[in-house]
Amino acid sequence: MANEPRDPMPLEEPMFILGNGEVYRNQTEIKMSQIVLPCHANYCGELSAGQLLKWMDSTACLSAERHAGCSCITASVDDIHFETTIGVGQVVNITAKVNRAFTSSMEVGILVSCEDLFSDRQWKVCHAFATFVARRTEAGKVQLKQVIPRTQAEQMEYSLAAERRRMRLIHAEIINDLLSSCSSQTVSECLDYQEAVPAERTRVESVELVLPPHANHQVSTFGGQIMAWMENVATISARCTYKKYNIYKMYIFLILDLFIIFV
Ligand SMILES: CC(=O)SCCNC(=O)CCNC(=O)[C@H](O)C(C)(C)COP(=O)(O)OP(=O)(O)OC[C@H]1O[C@@H](n2cnc3c(N)ncnc32)[C@H](O)[C@@H]1OP(=O)(O)O
Repeated sequence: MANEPRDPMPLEEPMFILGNGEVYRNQTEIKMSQIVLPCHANYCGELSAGQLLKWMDSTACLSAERHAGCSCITASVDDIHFETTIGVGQVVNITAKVNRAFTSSMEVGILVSCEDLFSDRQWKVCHAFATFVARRTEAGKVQLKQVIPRTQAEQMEYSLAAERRRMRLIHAEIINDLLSSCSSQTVSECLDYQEAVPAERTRVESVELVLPPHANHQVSTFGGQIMAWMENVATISARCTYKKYNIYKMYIFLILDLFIIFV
């Protein structure tokens, strides 16, 4: 089953004791725990990815701001692979810390685990990397203070962060190159698939009005909210490829209905 723990973790994290005997705690580390309520779940009764992305973004933003000492914004989030689902009543634990600061940007590592309070088990859900940028001031671009890695794990993340940054900055160029060089699949190739669904039928559009509940402490739409909207639309689009199309039309209708109530 998808929500069975495949990667059990100890509940207590080891304390870091440095070579000189000093007990060390990373100052940029932020931990957030949430119990999953029905209002956080999707139609399957599992935590919706959009809600989880919102929590991850908020936790990572606090970590970035603690390091930067000023207001920060989400620039990007790398690929995320969700390894297990999270059910209603389970606890989501999110830990974020700054792996490395560059000039005005920094990489924040985010670890999500799930905890079953009644069985004392905890397992990994995903590990993600987000880039946050310190907002420009009137004086111009902010120069962040550097991160000093103290433990072996931090040193490893510090080194990898530079490589990941290089990869994410060339990612957009690679995608553009691919788009300009690839030839489109011919219609006859697509017709080989049985029960193919016209691409147009999977097209879903959503119009969202930005309201105060969608804003963060900087009074701007926070990245997690945008990711949640994207995930919602993508879920509906993906489900449109299913045969039971009528059920999903009802789902879309419900969402439009909600939108009208918000307005
Ligand atoms: C759309 C939304 O409302 S989402 C909600 C929250 N997020 C936002 O509002 C972010 C909107 N985006 C922006 O404001 C801008 O695109 C920014 C600030 C992210 C980047 O602006 P730019 O004009 O490219 O600024 P600039 O070239 O100075 O880059 C700033 C830093 O961001 C980094 N950066 C820019 N784009 C990316 C990216 N896609 N991924 C990772 N890092 C990035 C740059 O490498 C640079 O890092 P450095 O200062 O450490 O060298």
